[in-house]
Amino acid sequence: MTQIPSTKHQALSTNNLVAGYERRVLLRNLFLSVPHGAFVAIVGHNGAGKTTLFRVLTGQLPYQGTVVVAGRELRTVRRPAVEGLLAHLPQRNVVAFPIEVRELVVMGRFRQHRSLLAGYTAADYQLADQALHEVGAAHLARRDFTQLSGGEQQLVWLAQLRLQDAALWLLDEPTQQLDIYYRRRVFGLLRRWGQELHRTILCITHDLEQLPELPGYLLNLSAPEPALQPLSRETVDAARAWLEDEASLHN
Ligand SMILES: Nc1ncnc2c1ncn2[C@@H]1O[C@H](COP(=O)(O)OP(=O)(O)OP(=O)(O)O)[C@@H](O)[C@H]1O
Repeated sequence: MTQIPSTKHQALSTNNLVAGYERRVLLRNLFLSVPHGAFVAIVGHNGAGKTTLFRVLTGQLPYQGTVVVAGRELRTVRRPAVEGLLAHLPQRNVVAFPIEVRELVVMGRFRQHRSLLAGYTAADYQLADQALHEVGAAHLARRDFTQLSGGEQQLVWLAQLRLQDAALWLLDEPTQQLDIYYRRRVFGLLRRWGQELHRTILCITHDLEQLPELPGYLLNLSAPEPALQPLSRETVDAARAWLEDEASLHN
């Protein structure tokens, strides 16, 4: 019988995780042990399987091996986000109807209101305004979300995430469309929110230049045997050198 290591003190652990698509395995025997409150930057080439890992964690893709989130094997959880195990900010998130920014942000409180038909309170809206202020998007509060630029929309989604109470946050390239000022600001916020709100944060990113200053871990999914490494100038530079080398593309 396979021994599964104790996962009590981990926000997330994977044991021999294998996942992918028909005829294409992308995650091979992945062993991860992410402590509570850690920040993990996930890097790798296009198509390396970063989003695929998030599909596994959000219950959208079957897998082999073990995945434990907050002490629960994910296979036994039907909808991890709805049950509050995690919050997920996907790479693309389309809203098909006009909606005021503030109304979209306040929905981050949905889990606290699932049983209440009464809707959100003044205190909820106050939190929404505060979150918009924190991401530097207070001026967008009354705008129609669907008319915002890609970068503005990304800031609004971050404000919504700020209100979610899940202990594990998954962010898929949250700064992809942001300018250089907001990129820096958002990584600073993730650091602060992680510490102040005790969140464990997994963040897929191609913004390697933002990472050396952050405390946490680096996971390079393009490496031959991906594993958590402490974030530092050295580890980020090594990952960059690896990713810039054409030979690593065919790894
Ligand atoms: N439903 C699917 N069926 C078959 N292949 C798929 C499916 N979804 C994704 N893939 C392929 O799996 C590979 C990994 O995709 P994934 O989205 O995980 O990459 P990624 O590391 O997040 O890349 P990027 O940095 O470009 O976002 C890609 O080559 C993609 O074409």
